Amino acid sequence: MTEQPSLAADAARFDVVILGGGSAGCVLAARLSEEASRSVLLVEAGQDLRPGEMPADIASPYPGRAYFNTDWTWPGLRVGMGKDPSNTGDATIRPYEQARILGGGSSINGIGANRGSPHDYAEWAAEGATGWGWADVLPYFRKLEHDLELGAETDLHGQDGPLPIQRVPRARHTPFARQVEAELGRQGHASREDQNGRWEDGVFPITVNLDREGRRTSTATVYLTTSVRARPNLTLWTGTEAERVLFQGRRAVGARLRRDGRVIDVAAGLVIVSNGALHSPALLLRSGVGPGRALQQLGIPVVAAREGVGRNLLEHPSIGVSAFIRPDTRLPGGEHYHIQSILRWSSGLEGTPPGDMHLAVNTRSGWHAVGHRIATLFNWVNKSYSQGSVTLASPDPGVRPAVDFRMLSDERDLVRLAQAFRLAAGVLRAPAMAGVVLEAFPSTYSAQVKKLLQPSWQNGVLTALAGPVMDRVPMVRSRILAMAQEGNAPLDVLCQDEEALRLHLRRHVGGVWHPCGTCRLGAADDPMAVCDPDGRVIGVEGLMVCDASVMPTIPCANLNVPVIMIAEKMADGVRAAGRAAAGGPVAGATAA
Ligand SMILES: Cc1cc2nc3c(=O)[nH]c(=O)nc-3n(C[C@H](O)[C@H](O)[C@H](O)COP(=O)(O)OP(=O)(O)OC[C@H]3O[C@@H](n4cnc5c(N)ncnc54)[C@H](O)[C@@H]3O)c2cc1C
Repeated sequence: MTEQPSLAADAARFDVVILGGGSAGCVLAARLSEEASRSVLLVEAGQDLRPGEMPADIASPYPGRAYFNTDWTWPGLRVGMGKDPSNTGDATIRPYEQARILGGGSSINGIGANRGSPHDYAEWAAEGATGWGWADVLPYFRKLEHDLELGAETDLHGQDGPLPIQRVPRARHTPFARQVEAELGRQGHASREDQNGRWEDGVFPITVNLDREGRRTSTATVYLTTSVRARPNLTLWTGTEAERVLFQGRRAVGARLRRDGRVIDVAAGLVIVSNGALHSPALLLRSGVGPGRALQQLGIPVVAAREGVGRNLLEHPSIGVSAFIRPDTRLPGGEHYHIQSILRWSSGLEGTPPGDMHLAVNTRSGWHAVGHRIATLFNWVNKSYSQGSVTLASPDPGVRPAVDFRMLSDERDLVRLAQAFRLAAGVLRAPAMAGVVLEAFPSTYSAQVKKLLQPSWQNGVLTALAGPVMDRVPMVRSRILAMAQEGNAPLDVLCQDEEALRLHLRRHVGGVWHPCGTCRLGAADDPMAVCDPDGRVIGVEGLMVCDASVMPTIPCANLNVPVIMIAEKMADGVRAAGRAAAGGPVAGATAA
């Protein structure tokens, strides 16, 4: 086994080095550099994203081009999803998008902005994340946002934070979205107004982080504003990859980076790992923090044996049911946000919390001319229990981690996803929907579909030719849909045959790009916890993790806003600890 590498003697020194400039990393950099006496380095592998200079596909309120643009995601990342056919065989391997650009997920994601339920955070506290109950996190949800509609209206909303939040008003909903809401109403689901209000079931206009001009907001632009970037104590290195954390004994003393093809070391008083839920555990493992035996097998010197690193990988298992819809019910051409409402509902399965299920009403299903003609009811299990893992395939930082979600390995997830599928299919096949739906079908992000969703002129031309023909000739339409959804059983069969549906779900289950849980918070004496409730890695000093990987359980939410909340709260913790070390007042929470 090789020795732990040591820090280069000429390494530049910073008080805090943040590895990963994603949703969390940018927030940390902005908040921690507010105190001029603290020098901060933010390291990001991807390219910069400057305020006022967003590429059109990122700024657009329609996010479907941003998340499939390979310039802004990690190349070569493939993951195991479900298992086919019995949950014991090999995993279905699929490409999986994770951001590689300043702002991380917030720069390319689907722009949905919600928080999860009070139950989620009570669960975190019960799992040993003391100080993360609903009353503890709500001030930070308020601090991070500027709710453009309800800022001062209730004590649930904020009006002074960097992230603008608004709802897609019903007045702008398409005929398809309106008909879906009407049908859900007939089936007993109430219409509600505020997805981030009191936790209750119903159909809500979706809440999004778009600014007043209808542009995406990323933590790279609303936290790292031009004036924040001008701070002399903040250094920003994009195009720079973190290879490992460097230790002296059990104290983290810096990081080894690859920048412009060269390896350089930086020294740090505190290292914060914010590489996201797949790359943060990989970085800890490469650095010698993780399951001892696995590290030894890879020849990595063990700094601290933490069994939980890379375990407890969580995601929201998803499945779509789509419809080729009539021309006059589609989203108008141009740049518009496409998910107009969401249904929150409760499965009622024993032991599951209220509002454990989510259905997004997507009024288009791709950036191109065929996607524009297809609407999707996109279902996911919002409180899921299946656990997967992230392990290292190699100690080489250039090799992607091995990721196996083991989706639906917990029977409760399978049962509820089947319930969700039937609900969505029931809506699209309801008699009242005949005026909007031309053809309903089970949909998946198959390899074929993902290939077509990559922004390119070839895909643009191909779909521009196919779309109008699909409108006019039903037989051609059905053939093209069947080809793209290769291997799916027809909707009729899936609705009638429980076994066929289960097989379909195991084969085609997807996620929502919400990986989390792989460096989870917990009590210091919990052998599977990776970080203590302050985010400090247990068993070493001078090292924190701050991103989606610290979540003990998955919240009933899209994860961007919860991640920003985590970063706001941990930044406050670091600042309070700094004041305490300097002999100042400890009580330092700045969230109002
Ligand atoms: C396609 C997509 C759609 C999504 N849709 C939504 C949505 O609609 N609403 C929502 O709330 N959430 C959504 N999410 C999820 C949400 O965006 C993420 O949960 C959130 O951004 C995670 O934040 P993070 O800080 O944990 O990680 P990230 O934001 O992924 O940040 C990690 C950063 O670290 C960098 N990095 C990784 N390894 C290294 C390294 N070795 N060296 C240097 N830098 C490194 C990465 O390049 C990245 O920028 C979506 C995510 C994706 C990918």
